[in-house]
Amino acid sequence: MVPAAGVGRRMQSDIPKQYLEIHGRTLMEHTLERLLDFTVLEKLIVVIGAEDEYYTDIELLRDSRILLVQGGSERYHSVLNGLKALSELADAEDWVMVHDVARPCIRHADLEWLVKQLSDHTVGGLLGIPVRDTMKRTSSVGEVTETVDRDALWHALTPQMFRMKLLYDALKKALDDEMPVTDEASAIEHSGFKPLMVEGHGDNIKVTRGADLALAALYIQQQAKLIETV
Ligand SMILES: Nc1ccn([C@@H]2O[C@H](COP(=O)(O)OP(=O)(O)OP(=O)(O)O)[C@@H](O)[C@H]2O)c(=O)n1
Ligand SMILES: C[C@](O)(CO)[C@H](O)COP(=O)(O)O
Repeated sequence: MVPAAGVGRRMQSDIPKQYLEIHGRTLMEHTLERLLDFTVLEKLIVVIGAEDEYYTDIELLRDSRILLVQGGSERYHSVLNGLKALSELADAEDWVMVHDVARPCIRHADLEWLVKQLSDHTVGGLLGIPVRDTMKRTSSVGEVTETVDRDALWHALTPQMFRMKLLYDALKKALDDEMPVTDEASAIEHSGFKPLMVEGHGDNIKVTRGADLALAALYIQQQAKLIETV
């Protein structure tokens, strides 16, 4: 499932960031191409914003494995809408992989590694990378109030992968409990389960602010060179 219903406020661009281009292709196309190439995925639910007037230009969205679903006001609303549609197609124990459209640099190897690490896991889990810097918390006026212990501290990335019913029930519970979760794993944790953290690569960035676009372009170019040398 690909949440792609955001408007990209932090990017401050004229169009939703998923339609900004890198090397002549939109972020959306880069991300979808990588997921469509991962043939383990049987179906792709792409969640599109209700006001989105750009998606009709994306030829790739006509792929027979893709089902378009309308998103909601927050990311977890969009994922819930996607799961509602998926619940009519998939079985309760089927795996669902949720990956941000804004993460176009996801490596095939990391997708394979996540599936390998989770296939026998009772809960599921997510890709992440360990924190490398010293982490600080600040007050509303920018003064440091705390140095956060970085031991066993991770950046949560996507994909995040859970069985369909477990994830659907967990997100519905988070909604019922008025707990606005920013990722799928938070909902799973709120339901009392322990997702497995699976180490991925740091180039799996989420394109969020202006500078991220150039960085993603660099990573995609570097990855292409790596593939050529293999
Ligand atoms: N209502 C929403 C909000 C976000 N997303 C998706 O969730 C992913 C991560 O969200 P984020 O990076 O925050 O994207 P935006 O919400 O577009 O960015 P911003 O918060 O800056 O507006 C993105 O692929 C985005 O398209 C979504 O499907 N539905
Ligand atoms: C799901 C996510 O990408 C994991 O880091 C992140 O929580 C998305 O947050 P956003 O504020 O919706 O970009």
